[in-house]
Amino acid sequence: MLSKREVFDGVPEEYLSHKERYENAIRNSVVAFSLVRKMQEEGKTSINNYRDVVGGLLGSSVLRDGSPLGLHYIMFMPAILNQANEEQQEKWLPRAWNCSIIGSYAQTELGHGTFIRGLETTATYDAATKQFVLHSPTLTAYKWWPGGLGQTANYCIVVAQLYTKGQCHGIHSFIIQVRDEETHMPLPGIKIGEIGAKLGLNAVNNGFLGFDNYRIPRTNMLMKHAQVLEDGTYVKSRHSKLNYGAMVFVRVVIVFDMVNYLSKAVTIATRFSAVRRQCQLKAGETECQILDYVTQQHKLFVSIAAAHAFRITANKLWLTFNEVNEQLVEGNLQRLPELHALACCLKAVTTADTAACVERCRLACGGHGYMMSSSLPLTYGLVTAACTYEGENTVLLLQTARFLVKTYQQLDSKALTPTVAYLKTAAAERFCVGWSNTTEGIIRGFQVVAMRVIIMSTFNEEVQEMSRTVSPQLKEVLHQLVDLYCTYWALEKLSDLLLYTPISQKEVESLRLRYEETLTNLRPNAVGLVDAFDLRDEMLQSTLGSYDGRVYERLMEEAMKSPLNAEPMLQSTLGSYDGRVYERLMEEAMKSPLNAEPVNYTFHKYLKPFMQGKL
Ligand SMILES: CCCCC/C=C\C/C=C\C/C=C\C/C=C\C/C=C\CC/C=C/C(=O)SCCNC(=O)CCNC(=O)[C@H](O)C(C)(C)COP(=O)(O)OP(=O)(O)OC[C@H]1O[C@@H](n2cnc3c(N)ncnc32)[C@H](O)[C@@H]1OP(=O)(O)O
Ligand SMILES: Cc1cc2nc3c(=O)[nH]c(=O)nc-3n(C[C@H](O)[C@H](O)[C@H](O)COP(=O)(O)OP(=O)(O)OC[C@H]3O[C@@H](n4cnc5c(N)ncnc54)[C@H](O)[C@@H]3O)c2cc1C
Repeated sequence: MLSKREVFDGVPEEYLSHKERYENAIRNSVVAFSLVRKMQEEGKTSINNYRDVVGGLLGSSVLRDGSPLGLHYIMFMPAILNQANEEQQEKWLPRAWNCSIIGSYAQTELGHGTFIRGLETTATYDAATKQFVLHSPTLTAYKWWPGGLGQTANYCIVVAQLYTKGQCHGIHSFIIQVRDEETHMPLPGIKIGEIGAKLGLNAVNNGFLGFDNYRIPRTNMLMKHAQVLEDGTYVKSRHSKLNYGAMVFVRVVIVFDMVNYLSKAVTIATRFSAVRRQCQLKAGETECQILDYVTQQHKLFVSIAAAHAFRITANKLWLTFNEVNEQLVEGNLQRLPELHALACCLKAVTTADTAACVERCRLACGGHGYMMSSSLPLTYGLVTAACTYEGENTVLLLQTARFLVKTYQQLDSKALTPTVAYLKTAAAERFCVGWSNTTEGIIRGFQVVAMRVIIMSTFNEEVQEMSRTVSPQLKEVLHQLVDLYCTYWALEKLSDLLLYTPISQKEVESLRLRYEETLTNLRPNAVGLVDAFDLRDEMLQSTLGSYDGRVYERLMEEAMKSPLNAEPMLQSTLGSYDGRVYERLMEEAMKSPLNAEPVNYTFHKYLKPFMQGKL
């Protein structure tokens, strides 16, 4: 087993090139996951210990910036378990378990991540040949982000709009081979590569994938829930959202992942705070441990408590997940909405809180927390990604809100599921039954807050009709900015205002409404206001922020500059917006510092022996 930071020729990862990072990640991953495979061969695996072992490995110092094989375990295999019928599981799972095939999960596209009903990749059934034809009609239809897809996976689960007999039936999942199992070359009709350097997780080999009328057998549609018969007849699923199951599983697992990262970060910061001596509590005394400062305790101790709270929560969520999935197998879908809302809420809350806590841990270590060797910057990069992937946090919290408002609206007509039963009590008793400074009193207080916020949201949704116009005068807009700034910070610092000013509850409620109104008023001028900063593209240096708004073309252009994309040469239209795509690809390839080897040498040296069970 590699030592915790033994890497490429003994050089710390931070000093490796982009390509060397990838090669190092492949080498460490095949060694690490050979152990997981051995566990499986010796019958020592269950989904629980897989979760802990794989999760432990992915967050470990061996695979400290992720792994090109992570998605294989985290989403490729769970998706087969969750969405393939028995025959398909018999065909694909044994090869996935022993890693003779390596998979990824391709749902997000350049143009769509959140709104999955808007995905553009199509899978059109051809009854004459009993095949699906996969196609990427536009550049924005290209799959973008799937982990391991850049140069590693040879199969993936692809989520596409299913068409049969001229009718669209929405998004469904397909298992698709994207590379030759012997040569690892992309198959004809497949356009594939990696998306380039990221804030973190730079060992994950996130890729892009485009289809050019690529044909797969009908039986490659995952058919546990919905099916397409040989003649093209569509048989729909019992519940339209059963296809979303893979996302629910990962959201549940992410909560465990946050426990790992938060525990690491607060361990580093607390131990350092016991070692670090800085300044004197009393003149003439020896310098004290910074852990003795109340301000330092304020920064760190809540993270220790949070790590334990998240672990307890994660275990409870895992039990709920397994309970509900057993009920789903028996056809009982009653608790699926609650599980979806719980997974959305806890994934969003634990990732956001962990990212904030890890940043506080870094800040608590002063300058040394800014060193890569502290592991705090790297940990921050890992956890902040979790606020985006597997469902962007805002969007998931909106899903939770949707469930809570619906629950409130059905309070008297429907039995409440366990996690929201408190709403009945909060609704039945007088809200303000007094405050007690005990743990139970605080929990009760937050239950009352939750109840009131739900009522306010329901009220806003039902009655709020806001018609607004915005005067084009600059003065007017600047006033709005001042108004926004004031109401934002008043709401942010509400506890102080409630403590030190006579602000009333009614005034707080109207402050909230005014804040939302100001947001809406500013929306039409938002882009104009940032244009007014007059920052040239050369200064921004950002694919997302360029003045002309050609985000996706620039993202793809930058991705093509990655040295890993030079092999193999991409034969691809890649959304030829100016028609010079092939000349451009050849120009870039000639600039690449890499040899145009047909396949990265790591495939033959590490990946292929691993997949053949020879490692
Ligand atoms: C088998 C071996 C396993 C071994 C290993 C096991 C584990 C590994 C161990 C550890 C792993 C370690 C670490 C793991 C940590 C991190 C993971 C690492 C990498 C992550 C890689 C990232 C992958 C991705 O990001 S994949 C792409 C993710 N994308 C998304 O999440 C998209 C987000 N958007 C959506 O989900 C949807 O668009 C939406 C926002 C929910 C809206 O959907 P829509 O259809 O438009 O629905 P609505 O109209 O809003 O609502 C309609 C109706 O549907 C209900 N609904 C919606 N979604 C669901 C759902 N998922 N389930 C159930 N029900 C759902 C919704 O409530 C509403 O219901 P209503 O009408 O009754 O109100
Ligand atoms: C490190 C990493 C790994 C990933 N790995 C994978 C992978 O393996 N496979 C895969 O398929 N995908 C993967 N993804 C993609 C990820 O799932 C998406 O980035 C995520 O779902 C967010 O979608 P988006 O990027 O389109 O952001 P957007 O949805 O465009 O979000 C941009 C902004 O719009 C806001 N917004 C969007 N919709 C709404 C709404 N309805 N209401 C209010 N605000 C809204 C969001 O809150 C956000 O502020 C990965 C992403 C990252 C960062």
